[in-house]
Amino acid sequence: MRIRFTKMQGAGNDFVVLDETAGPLGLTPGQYRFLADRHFGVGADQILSVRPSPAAGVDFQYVIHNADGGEVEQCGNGARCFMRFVRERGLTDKDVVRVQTLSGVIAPRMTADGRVTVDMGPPVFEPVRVPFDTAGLDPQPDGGWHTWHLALSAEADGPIVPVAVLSMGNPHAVQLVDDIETAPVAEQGPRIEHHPRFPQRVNAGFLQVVDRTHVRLRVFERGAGETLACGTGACAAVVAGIRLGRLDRRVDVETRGGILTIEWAGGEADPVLMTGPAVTVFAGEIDVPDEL
Ligand SMILES: N[C@@H](CCC[C@H](N)C(=O)O)C(=O)O
Repeated sequence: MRIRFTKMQGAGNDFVVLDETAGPLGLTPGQYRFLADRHFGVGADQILSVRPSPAAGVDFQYVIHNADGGEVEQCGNGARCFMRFVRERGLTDKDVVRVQTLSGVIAPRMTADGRVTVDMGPPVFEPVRVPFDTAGLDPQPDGGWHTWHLALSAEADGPIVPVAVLSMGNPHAVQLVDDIETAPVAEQGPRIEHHPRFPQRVNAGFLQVVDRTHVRLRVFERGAGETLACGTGACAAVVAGIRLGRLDRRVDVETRGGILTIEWAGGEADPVLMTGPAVTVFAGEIDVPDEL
């Protein structure tokens, strides 16, 4: 099957974007993995599908697959690229669109300076909704909120990391580190991602607080490995930092691929706002093997 695609990136988190407004292409997990493959396919951290509105009051449906082929609930950097894609292709002329995702409706908006701001909705803190299994664990009070002490191995003297756990529609475990450059992202990331207390796996964030309005962040993403930036990871890290008393309500997040600005007023029903770049890199066609 030959398909048309657009390659996009938001702060270096890169995407293959598919226009499925005329109908779903019906790709298999193996075909998503092929598109994401950097040697045999196009190469991407996620594959984003733009589908028609599934309901009154929303403009589009936004379907997200990780590089490992699994469908996921949310993708923040992708949401900004989604907005630029539907505008550049003339699928809408609205400045704000309402987009249905697996975890609810989000609202990306074009800004005057060419970046995109996304209302990502409110964070979710109840462990059961992350989902995060807390059986037998006690929350450890920290700065007005709490962390959870996660054992990374079954051995009694194995590493234990304190993580803040929340959902931005997708699951995140965020730990504070002294220096992002030496943070054990490659070593701990996969162990946190697959930790048995996260039945749907988890995105592992490593957060260095520079000052109350500036942080540095690396994220080992579920289903994709470490990426140059993770939008929902930035939202989760700032929300965690605010609740732990370390951050103000508007924070610049420095990632390896660029700067994202995250705002959260601090109430449980307050939405998280994420602002950052969204760039079209190139467009093309590719033959996708049928048998994958
Ligand atoms: N890169 C994304 C997040 C993509 C999904 C994530 N890997 C998951 O499995 O939840 C972002 O910018 O938010």
